[in-house]
Amino acid sequence: MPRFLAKLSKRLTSLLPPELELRELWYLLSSRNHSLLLNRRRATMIVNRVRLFAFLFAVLTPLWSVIDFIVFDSPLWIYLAIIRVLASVAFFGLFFAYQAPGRLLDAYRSMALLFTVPTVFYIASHLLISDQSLDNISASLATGYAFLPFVLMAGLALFPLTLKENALVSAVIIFAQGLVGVMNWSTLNWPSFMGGFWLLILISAVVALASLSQLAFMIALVRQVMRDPLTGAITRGSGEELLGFFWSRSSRRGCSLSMAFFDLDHFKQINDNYGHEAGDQVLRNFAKFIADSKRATDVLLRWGGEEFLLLMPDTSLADAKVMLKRLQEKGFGVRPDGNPLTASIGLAERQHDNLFSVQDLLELADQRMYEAKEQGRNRIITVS
Ligand SMILES: Nc1nc2c(ncn2[C@@H]2O[C@H](COP(=O)(O)OP(=O)(O)OP(=O)(O)O)[C@@H](O)[C@H]2O)c(=O)[nH]1
Repeated sequence: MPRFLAKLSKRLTSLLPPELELRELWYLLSSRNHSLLLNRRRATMIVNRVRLFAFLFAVLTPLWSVIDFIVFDSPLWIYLAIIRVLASVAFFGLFFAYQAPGRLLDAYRSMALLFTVPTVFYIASHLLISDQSLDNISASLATGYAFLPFVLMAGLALFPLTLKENALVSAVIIFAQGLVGVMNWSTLNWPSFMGGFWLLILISAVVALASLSQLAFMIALVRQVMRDPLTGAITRGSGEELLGFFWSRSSRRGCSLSMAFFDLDHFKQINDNYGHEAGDQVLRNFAKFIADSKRATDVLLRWGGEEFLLLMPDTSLADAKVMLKRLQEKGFGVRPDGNPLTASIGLAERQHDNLFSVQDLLELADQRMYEAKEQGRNRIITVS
């Protein structure tokens, strides 16, 4: 690469948020590889912001009827008041009806509805106003109708969106603005319209940056909350959320969900004899070994100090046992004294054990792990 280009790319890279790891930069472009927890957090945030936005618009939209009443003759201001009330009802509907669902698809739908209401309102109001004389059109510009697409575009900055999502919504707003221009072809002041159009595009670029930087912070925060800094396994808090999700999905679909409860054997001795740092290294190696051996859909949680859970969705008890036996034969790592690291493992499965709640699954796997300890450690227990 020529020196100038290399320097330019270095300068550009230095603009990127320092909270992000390099591999996470792709997450800013599209949500395809986002983690389940990131999707859930983002969906909740998007829906809550939609509701906030909807509430503001629901209150403010009918208030403008006072200005319409002063500026426009009857029946125009009456028609405008009617569509304002309709828009306000739709906004209140969005505010009350939508709950934060944790599903990205629902969040997209709520955003689409939020932006559809003012877009339809904008087009309808322009259809009404374009029937009036040119003087009234100028008056309408003064009363703020022409600013609606700008308000919508600016509102996008409230949402933590990927570049792809941002481009899609911006394109719809820009398209609506263009459509209004085409509809008013004969009467429009084109230089002023084109100036406004260009401004809208500039705002969309600034908004995309604001939106992306929100997403970048969110990715960094979710990573921090989700990952145990020592082992890279999922933390207990986030793990409980994931566990709830896996449980309801497996109950809904009638498929299996296995859980292995690992407790490393005589771990305290490692700390006592070789120091805390040596203990930390053993924990790191253990987590890496499991992470490298498990399926992509399995999730490793650090439940406590030297306790780990492996969640295995769509895995029967028999299959999970085969997998755990294979891991056990390979060995979970080496202790600082050169002896193999062993673990006591309790295994339970939702359907096989006829369980009714996440708590039951956790308790049974935990109980079986204790049985493994009592029976002499370094074993997998699957029946109580
Ligand atoms: N190095 C290190 N040690 C930890 C960490 N978290 C917990 N521990 C230690 O893990 C040890 C757990 O000890 P115990 O619960 O007695 O378990 P154990 O020695 O493995 O005994 P058994 O489970 O009965 O085989 C304690 O000494 C904790 O201080 C950590 O993050 N790093």
